[in-house]
Amino acid sequence: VYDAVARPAVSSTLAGFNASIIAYGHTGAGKTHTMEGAPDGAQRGIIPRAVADIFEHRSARPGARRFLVRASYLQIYNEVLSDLLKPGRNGLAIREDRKKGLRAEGLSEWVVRSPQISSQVDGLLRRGAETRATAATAANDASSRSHAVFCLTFEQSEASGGGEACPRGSVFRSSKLNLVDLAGSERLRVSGASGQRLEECKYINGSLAALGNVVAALTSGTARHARHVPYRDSKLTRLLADSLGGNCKTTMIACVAAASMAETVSTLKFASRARHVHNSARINEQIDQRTALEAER
Ligand SMILES: Nc1ncnc2c1ncn2[C@@H]1O[C@H](COP(=O)(O)OP(=O)(O)OP(=O)(O)O)[C@@H](O)[C@H]1O
Repeated sequence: VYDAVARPAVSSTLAGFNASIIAYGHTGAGKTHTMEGAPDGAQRGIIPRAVADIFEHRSARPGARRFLVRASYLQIYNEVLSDLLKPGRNGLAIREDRKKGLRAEGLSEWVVRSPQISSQVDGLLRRGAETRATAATAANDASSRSHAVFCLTFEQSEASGGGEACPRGSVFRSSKLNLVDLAGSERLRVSGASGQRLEECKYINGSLAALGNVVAALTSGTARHARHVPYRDSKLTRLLADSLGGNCKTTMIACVAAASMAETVSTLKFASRARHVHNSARINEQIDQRTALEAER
């Protein structure tokens, strides 16, 4: 799975595109297993593999002048955004930044450096997992009750070759890679959830329905300028608006478990619809700009 879908997304991010990988599927189908997996060995998930790939790429390109990677990790639980790496930092607002796109205001960002990268990211994932809302449900002993977004942002600069289109100087690229582990949909009639689990379930199903409506609007056949896309109907779709129909190369991984026929059919229907969403990704690049990165020198 990593080689087929995640490696190309990582390469795109390093070339200056924004990319997202979103794990979708019903509860217990294997989304967290796909994104995080076990810390070591063959069962490692997409996040640790992506991080290892990024720093391998970096060491293979010694010409690059600057290469800065920051990690952040948030969850959306019952429509409240929280920083998974700063427990207690809850209720973050989503803001649109002209340069950085959509982001959660006040979310902590952690610089990750090559030599200790694997242990650093494992540490961040562990810390996030301890804070993330999980609970035992009928379908999964450790069910994620929130949507989680692990985000790596990149700032790179290197010397440009010169010429009319690209004058001699520095080329600065900024990009981000969103690694999204959605909470799983659950049929209330089947799961028999009650109390807090029922409340969570309503929020999860509500935000996944909003995601479905956004995908439906984007694939409705109506001309792009004439259609209304209901991004604002949930925090999830608002935060991921760039990934859904915007400046981003997005991959959705549909997770299914053979034991649940109706859920599998519903996930595959959603996935085949989502395949028709068209994004318009571009390299985020500036030439000879002074940046925070340069100021750090
Ligand atoms: N491909 C797989 N190989 C081995 N074990 C798996 C695989 N996929 C899932 N599992 C196991 O199945 C269980 C449920 O998987 P996981 O927690 O990843 O589901 P999920 O889709 O994230 O569920 P939820 O939406 O409830 O959080 C876990 O114990 C996980 O380790």
